[in-house]
Amino acid sequence: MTQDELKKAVGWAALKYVEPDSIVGVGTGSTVNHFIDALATMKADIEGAVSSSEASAARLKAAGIPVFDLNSVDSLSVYVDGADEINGHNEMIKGGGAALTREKIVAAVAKKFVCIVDESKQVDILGAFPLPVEVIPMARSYVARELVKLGGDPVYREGVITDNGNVILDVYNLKILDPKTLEKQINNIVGVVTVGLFAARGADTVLVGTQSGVVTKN
Ligand SMILES: O=C[C@H](O)[C@H](O)[C@H](O)COP(=O)(O)O
Repeated sequence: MTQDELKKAVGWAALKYVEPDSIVGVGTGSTVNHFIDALATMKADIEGAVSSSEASAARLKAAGIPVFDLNSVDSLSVYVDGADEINGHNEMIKGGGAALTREKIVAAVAKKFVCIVDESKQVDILGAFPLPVEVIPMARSYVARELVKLGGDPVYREGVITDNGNVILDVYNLKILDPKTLEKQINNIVGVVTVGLFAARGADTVLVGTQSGVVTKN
């Protein structure tokens, strides 16, 4: 199977976590796009969705699924999203598509976070994928200097403005042995909006697309 076929398999497998009559938290990316396609087949059975990006909101609406503002929703039973890397503790690097802040917010509201990945995303130690950090534009150089002090090599993602009007620094050459501590350290830098380390709130369930089928990890 190709990588995209593995993504499709987990996107469709995630449907079983969708509760009838609920509002579903929906992430961002090429894997989630398959989930949205799958969700469209049961749109009559759900109330709608809350989206973590303008891109996913547009795809949901095009599929005929109502999209709600998170502020109008008290709780979400499930949030389904992909990841750029995931370790054996269900901690993740996310934000390759620059949607990390809204993703972290929607994930925080949801009772259950179901992460859907193809097997290439699994790692022992996070950090080979450059860690995205969303930053207030005027703080970019300052935050970059602070990230160097933490041992990383930040690179400005040129030409990218997030849905929140901010910029992204991608931090290279980190070997993240203690994700929870690094998440706190980076979040504490003034000017950082969100770091794409999802460790304090990791995934509750991971669906991994492998050549021998979808593997579920809790
Ligand atoms: O900002 C983007 C998100 O964190 C995505 O979930 C992540 O980049 C994975 O995307 P994909 O499913 O396209 O590999």
